[in-house]
Amino acid sequence: TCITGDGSSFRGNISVTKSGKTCQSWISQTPHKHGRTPDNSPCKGLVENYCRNPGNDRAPWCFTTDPETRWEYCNVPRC
Ligand SMILES: O=S(=O)(Nc1cnn(C2CCNCC2)c1)c1cc(Cl)ccc1F
Repeated sequence: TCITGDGSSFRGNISVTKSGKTCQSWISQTPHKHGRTPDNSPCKGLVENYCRNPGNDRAPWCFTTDPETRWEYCNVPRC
């Protein structure tokens, strides 16, 4: 699917960042420890390792599985 605005409502299955890195699962704390979990962010679609915008950022993003890159935006198509 595609996004409008900041993509807060995006619930698609894209799990790769704009630079081609694989997203880290939202329930995982490795390689990146973080506080943005499904438990503390209900109703934000933090499922698997899909790109999401749970915090009113400018676009969907994810933590990446690259230890050197904490998070990155994702290329979600605009409607
Ligand atoms: O562990 S985190 O949840 N990591 C995090 C959360 N959002 N982000 C960025 C996502 C993309 N936009 C900027 C914030 C990083 C986190 C939360 C807070 Cl309040 C402060 C530092 C921090 F580490």
